[in-house]
Amino acid sequence: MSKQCARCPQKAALRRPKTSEQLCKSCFFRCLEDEVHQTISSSNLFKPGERVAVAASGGKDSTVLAHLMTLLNERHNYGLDLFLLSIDEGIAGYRDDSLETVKRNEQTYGIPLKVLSYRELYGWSMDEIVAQIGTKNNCTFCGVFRRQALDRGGVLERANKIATGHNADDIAETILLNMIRGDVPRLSRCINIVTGGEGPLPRVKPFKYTYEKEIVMYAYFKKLDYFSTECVYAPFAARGFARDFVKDLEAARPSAIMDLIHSAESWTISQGAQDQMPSPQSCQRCGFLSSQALCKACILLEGLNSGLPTLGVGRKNQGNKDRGKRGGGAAAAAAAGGQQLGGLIQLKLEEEEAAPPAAAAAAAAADVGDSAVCATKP
Ligand SMILES: Nc1ncnc2c1ncn2[C@@H]1O[C@H](COP(=O)(O)OP(=O)(O)OP(=O)(O)O)[C@@H](O)[C@H]1O
Repeated sequence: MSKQCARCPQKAALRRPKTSEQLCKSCFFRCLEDEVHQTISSSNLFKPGERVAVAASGGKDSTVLAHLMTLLNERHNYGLDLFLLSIDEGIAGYRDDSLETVKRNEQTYGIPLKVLSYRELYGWSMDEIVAQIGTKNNCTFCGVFRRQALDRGGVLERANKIATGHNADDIAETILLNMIRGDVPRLSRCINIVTGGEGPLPRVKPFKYTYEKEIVMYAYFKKLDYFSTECVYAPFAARGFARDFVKDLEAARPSAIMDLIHSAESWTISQGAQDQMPSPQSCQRCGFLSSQALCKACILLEGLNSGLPTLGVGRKNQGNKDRGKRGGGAAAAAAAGGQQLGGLIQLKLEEEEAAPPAAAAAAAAADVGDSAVCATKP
């Protein structure tokens, strides 16, 4: 005999992964919606009148985000001007199909959609980049370019904020990854619900406390139109082991995800570690947010355009690999086609070589989100 819903006289239809409560579908919907509203209001994520870009990939998280942002905006009179912002990375058999989903959602939710592609912004699609560099570091390119492409789209569309579908599982994974890597400066930052607050276009995560399993259940029971295929390059991403570990922890102890986040929120990070985070500045070339004179996107693009594709990928040694292959720093770059570029490359390599390891790691990572490890995580 099935149990009664813990909140109403209806029969329970599911057990909530986050709390183990037995609920009927309607009570589950309402719980999840109220929790996301609570996150938004208690963290003051939005102000009335703001124009908000909902970063929409067509996947489960951002589809539920588009649905809930529309619903909560109406239900609680947030007064937001919402639109969907999609980045077409140019991955055949993956993003082209998921963008079709976003286009249908544009109709469903009645909010406009803006699509920007890597090809139009950078002159390269991800498929072309992978053809050039292989599958080893492609997630770095994808993550760096996507991060900036979202900023570019937001600025073009005069948005005040970008909302992404990063969920509690994503944040728990990032906490673990930063611990495993001993990256204390980023550990202090990865739990923030708002990032980039110092720049013109802050990013917010309304799903910071929402479990991935519950997002999937919500999408499934609400019969939302979302795209569920993994990126064709995902098996090559280095984040997988942390993801599996979080899933194992959750299976043994469902509260593990929230416990990890709450623990990380209560840590006090030493001033010394915080000081290792470079101050944000504008890239001298493109003007977008950067931690150094040139942003990571401009450095990666220079590498691609000049035949030194691993320039700026990963940490200190990667640049040296290229330099070794080509016979050395500025001379190699000049040989690859540009005195100016040679100077920039040399500058970058010298900066990396001069920096102590932790500072170099922080500098390399600061303007790329978590993309040195994986594409799109917080
Ligand atoms: N191509 C894209 N265009 C716009 N936003 C994106 C794109 N890719 C990722 N995002 C944003 O970044 C968030 C995290 O992306 P990630 O690739 O980790 O996907 P995910 O966890 O599978 O999310 P989703 O289910 O929404 O694809 C997404 O929820 C979305 O808000």
